[in-house]
Amino acid sequence: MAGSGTDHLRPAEDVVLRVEDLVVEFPAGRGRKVHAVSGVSFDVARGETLGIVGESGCGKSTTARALMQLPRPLSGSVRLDGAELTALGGETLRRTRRRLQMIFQDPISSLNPRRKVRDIVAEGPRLWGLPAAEAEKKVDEMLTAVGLDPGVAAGRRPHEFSGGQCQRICIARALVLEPEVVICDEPVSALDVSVQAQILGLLEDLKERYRLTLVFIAHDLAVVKNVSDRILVMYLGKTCELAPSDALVERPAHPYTRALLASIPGAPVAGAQRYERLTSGEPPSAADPPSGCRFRTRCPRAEARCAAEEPAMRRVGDDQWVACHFPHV
Ligand SMILES: Nc1ncnc2c1ncn2[C@@H]1O[C@H](COP(=O)(O)OP(=O)(O)OP(=O)(O)O)[C@@H](O)[C@H]1O
Repeated sequence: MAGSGTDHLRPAEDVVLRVEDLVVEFPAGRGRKVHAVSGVSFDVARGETLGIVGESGCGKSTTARALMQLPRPLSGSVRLDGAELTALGGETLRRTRRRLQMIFQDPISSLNPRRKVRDIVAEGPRLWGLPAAEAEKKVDEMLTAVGLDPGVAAGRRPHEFSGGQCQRICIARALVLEPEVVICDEPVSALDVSVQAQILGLLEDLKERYRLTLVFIAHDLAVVKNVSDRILVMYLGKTCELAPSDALVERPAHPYTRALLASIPGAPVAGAQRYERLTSGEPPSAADPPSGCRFRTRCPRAEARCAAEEPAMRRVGDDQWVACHFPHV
């Protein structure tokens, strides 16, 4: 299958999160379905930041939610430290899922406007049975860690904060539960550019301090390349390319990766202006994806084989994998 196969997964020892052949579909009426995620596999090593990038609608958020089992994937495997999340239910799933936390795109709407910051951040620890005094202490510690003064911030409500400050509160709410893996779904896309850099810097600091593993999802490759150790490029529910960030940026092998690099404004990647851009504006519908390689209808290199046969992931460099019949190698 295009963009699938699992040869590119690494030995289990260092891997904290391992996702195999993940499939998520949604009903689309009249018996049709949206093929949102169609056989995606990746792993994330402890302490690593894996970036997931692709245009809007390529299945990034659905992948993120499927990791949390919200909703459960149609098929595939999601293992956290070896525990198969797709097989867990009830209390065991709840307990295991605590070790995976998410941060979302729109911090303001993801905070309850009626509650004070103290209660928002303390909610998780309280649900987990932490005595009130200890929960308070943890809240103060986390608010300080995200750069807010607990004495000032804890008693206020979300509307009294800027977007960047609200994202700091969301980060505190996620980290107070001491997760191993934090899934950041477009965490800075809704913020002003100057604030974006501050939040990215904060995530980097917190990652070191709390030894976190991050999955960092964004449509903007310029942002993803700066924070990720490796990057997974998605297109219409499939993986196109998976590589260390430097290799992906310096030697992109998939025509789609090259098109994404070419579209970064301000040309921050040397040579990327020369890469061919996409041949048409909109991706096809995920309810009716093209046969063979899903990217072929917009690909400058497509040939007859691309319609007939799905490309499997294959190695094109040290730890660089691509799902393309005609990669740039
Ligand atoms: N609940 C749903 N019901 C039906 N279709 C859905 C649902 N959620 C997502 N989809 C569809 O699944 C596909 C993948 O969407 P998803 O939101 O995961 O993409 P994305 O890459 O995260 O895009 P964005 O950045 O715009 O959120 C899209 O075609 C989307 O329309």
